[in-house]
Amino acid sequence: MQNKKFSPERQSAFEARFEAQKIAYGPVVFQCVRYAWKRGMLQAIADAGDTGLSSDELASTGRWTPYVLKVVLETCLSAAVVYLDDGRYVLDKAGFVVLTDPITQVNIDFNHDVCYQALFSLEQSLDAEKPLGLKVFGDWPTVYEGLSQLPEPARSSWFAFDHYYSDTSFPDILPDVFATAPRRVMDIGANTGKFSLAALGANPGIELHLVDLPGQLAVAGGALQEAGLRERATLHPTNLLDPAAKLPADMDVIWMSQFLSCFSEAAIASILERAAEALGPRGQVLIMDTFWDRQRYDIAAYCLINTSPYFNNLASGNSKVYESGDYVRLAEAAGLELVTARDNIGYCHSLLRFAKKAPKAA
Ligand SMILES: C[S@@+](CC[C@H](N)C(=O)[O-])C[C@H]1O[C@@H](n2cnc3c(N)ncnc32)[C@H](O)[C@@H]1O
Repeated sequence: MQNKKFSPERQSAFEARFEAQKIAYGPVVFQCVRYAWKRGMLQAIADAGDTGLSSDELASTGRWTPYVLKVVLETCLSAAVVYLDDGRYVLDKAGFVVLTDPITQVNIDFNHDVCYQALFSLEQSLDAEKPLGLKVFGDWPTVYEGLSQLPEPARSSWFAFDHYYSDTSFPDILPDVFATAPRRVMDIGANTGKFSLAALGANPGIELHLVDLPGQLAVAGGALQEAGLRERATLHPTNLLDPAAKLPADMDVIWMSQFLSCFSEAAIASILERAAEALGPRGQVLIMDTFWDRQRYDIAAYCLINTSPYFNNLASGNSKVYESGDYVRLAEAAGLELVTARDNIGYCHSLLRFAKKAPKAA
């Protein structure tokens, strides 16, 4: 059993009350800081450096009324995004991060454009274990059927969030993927084909089998065509939630990146069983995912844990960001054993390598 605590040592009751108010006002602070970023207030204040700008100076630009400046910047002040120095607003450190850090911006856009409105239904989604928040975008059983049709800006923010996390890890893991000199590689949950493109480009000796829902594979097929790599790839449109849907056999490497977190434990168990069946004699299953229990820094664990409500409310209703032990347990039940685990890949990925369990000697 693991121990984990996010509160600081010897936190006083008074400090805890302040933390509780930050929770109570979290949505308000989020919206105001986002407004200050998107509408250029933070940039204007940053441009003024340590001298900062008074409310009157900001209003004199004609971009914001004195009233709007007061409402928005006082909230930013309370959130340590700006500070007041002799009546002049100066950018504080958290404001600098909001203004310059791509991952913070990707997270804000994802939470606003994809999650925010839908989160109003979280209570019902949790009770039903169904993605009831998805109705704000369309009538799909899970977000994955609707991905290619999501309205903007939700679609762009969803893909930016998904790609930002995995893109930074793909170059780093290719040596792991090729470590056993595979010939037949299967990318399950291939999405827009980013991993498949990277693998095919880096290794002329492999063939790729892409598995995903039809809508996603159409996009991936186009990307492969454009890159001149289509002949070395086979597309397998498959809904893996159908337990009868088989996977193509005789694979040397089965690659799943940020894929199993889309499913319930029962579905993961079934997918891993089919993956184990699809392995060739010396084949391995490589799972790259974001496990909140394997993070070096609490900041990453915090972001990952707080992505799970999206999985409930919008993605599938019964999936989440898992602990690594959950996958290991389900893989073992599917006849696989953990060979290696490597952490600190990209922002927050770990790579779990599994092989088929050796048959017990008679
Ligand atoms: C979070 S994305 C990960 C994409 C990519 N592997 C990466 O690392 O960026 C999950 C992918 O799983 C696919 N997927 C979700 N449910 C599926 C299902 N029932 N059958 C097949 N693919 C599914 C989605 O379409 C999507 O492409």
